[in-house]
Amino acid sequence: MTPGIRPLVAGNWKMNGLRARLGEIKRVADASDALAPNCDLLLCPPATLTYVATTLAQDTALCIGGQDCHPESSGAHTGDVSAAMLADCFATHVIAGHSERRADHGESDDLVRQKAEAAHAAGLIAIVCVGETRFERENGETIAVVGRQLEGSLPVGATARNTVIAYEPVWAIGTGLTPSLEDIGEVHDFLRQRTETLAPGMRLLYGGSVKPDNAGAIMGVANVDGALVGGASLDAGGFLAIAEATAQPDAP
Ligand SMILES: O=C[C@H](O)COP(=O)(O)O
Repeated sequence: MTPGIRPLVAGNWKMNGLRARLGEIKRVADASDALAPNCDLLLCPPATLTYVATTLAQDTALCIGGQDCHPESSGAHTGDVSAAMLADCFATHVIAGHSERRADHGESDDLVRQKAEAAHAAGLIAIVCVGETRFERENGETIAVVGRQLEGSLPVGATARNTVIAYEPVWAIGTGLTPSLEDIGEVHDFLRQRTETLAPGMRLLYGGSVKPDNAGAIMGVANVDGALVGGASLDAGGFLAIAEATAQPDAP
């Protein structure tokens, strides 16, 4: 954790979640006010559930976000969703440049930057993802890769209020594997140095196999200001347990 920075626990449901799962969002929403003094909570369901999710979260401390957005606000882009559309559904955040988007859709750093800037234009907070592959880590390229992604993906005009960085090692996503606490700390120290002059106090999340049983240790690493949670966020109990492990009694 970083003194003076309010933690954020974000859940990314990815391409999971039918209406039958909406009860999990309701459970998190109902519990969110009790956690609100100590951390921010965000769930990013699939786009099909965004509007009903914001309805369930209305008048609670739970925020709802999108998982991706197109760089343009509208137009002939079949199947895409714009940041303006997410904002119209009362979403407050959107993820940009998740490694699954980068891999499945060939998203470049420049496109990720454009998406994050589109998020800002729509009044959304952008969560910009960076992270190395297993091959890159084994070749000692982690810091170089993360630095390059950050430089290319960070939106112009990024501030601590409108942008969050999520460090997600690709090899740790959905595998049950995590870097050592020292390795997480090394990357987060680097991200802090790189962002501090540009956007002091920017929140730096760790993502990749965060579970209730490892969240406390990971959140104890310096410069880790919260988590981007995939699989464990599908279940309200698991997500709330991670939030409990992240919450800081003296959060600003
Ligand atoms: O966006 C979330 C991350 O990709 C982490 O996913 P995971 O917690 O299932 O490893």
